[in-house]
Amino acid sequence: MKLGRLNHVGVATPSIEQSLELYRTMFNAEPHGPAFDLPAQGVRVCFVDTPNSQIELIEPLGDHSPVAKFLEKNPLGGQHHMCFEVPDIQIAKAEFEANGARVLGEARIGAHGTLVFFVHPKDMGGVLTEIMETPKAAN
Ligand SMILES: CC[C@@H](C(=O)O)C(=O)SCCNC(=O)CCNC(=O)[C@H](O)C(C)(C)COP(=O)(O)OP(=O)(O)OC[C@H]1O[C@@H](n2cnc3c(N)ncnc32)[C@H](O)[C@@H]1OP(=O)(O)O
Ligand SMILES: [Co+2]
Repeated sequence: MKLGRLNHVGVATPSIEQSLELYRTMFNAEPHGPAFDLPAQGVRVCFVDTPNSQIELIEPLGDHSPVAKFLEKNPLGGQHHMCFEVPDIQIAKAEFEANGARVLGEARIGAHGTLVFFVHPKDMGGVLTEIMETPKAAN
């Protein structure tokens, strides 16, 4: 499998609004669009564009958010995951598994509307890694 483009860096935050204020002040940056809820993923999301990628601000949503425990340990928030694109999600999943990495659950629809899965940080040098199928129009 060929490693694709860095789609986004996920940044966990207790407050998307406060984080946006920080990006405005420090970088004169505005959000790509309004924040939105992804209940199936247990997060509220907002993107900030960079010239070559995106920052994905993620705030916990609901009682079982995967970000809640991270924020307990890191109350200010912090870098949570990196997301790389691949051309075919099922081939990528099979290859990670064949290499002995723990894929966390099944592939599911992510914030960009294509399938994503996560690889356990302990099998990726301490980095929670999201793998995302490249949107068809971008191929
Ligand atoms: C917006 C949708 C989507 C998109 O399309 O972009 C998203 O990005 S959603 C993002 C949120 N979703 C997820 O994170 C799903 C995958 N995550 C998980 O399944 C779990 O959070 C986890 C990674 C398996 C962690 O398990 P958990 O039980 O929650 O926490 P622990 O504290 O027990 O963690 C075990 C171990 O791993 C270390 N850890 C946890 N999170 C991270 C992290 N983000 N980066 C690096 N390391 C992490 C944690 O510190 C523990 O290590 P030890 O303390 O050494 O045991
Ligand atoms: Co993400």
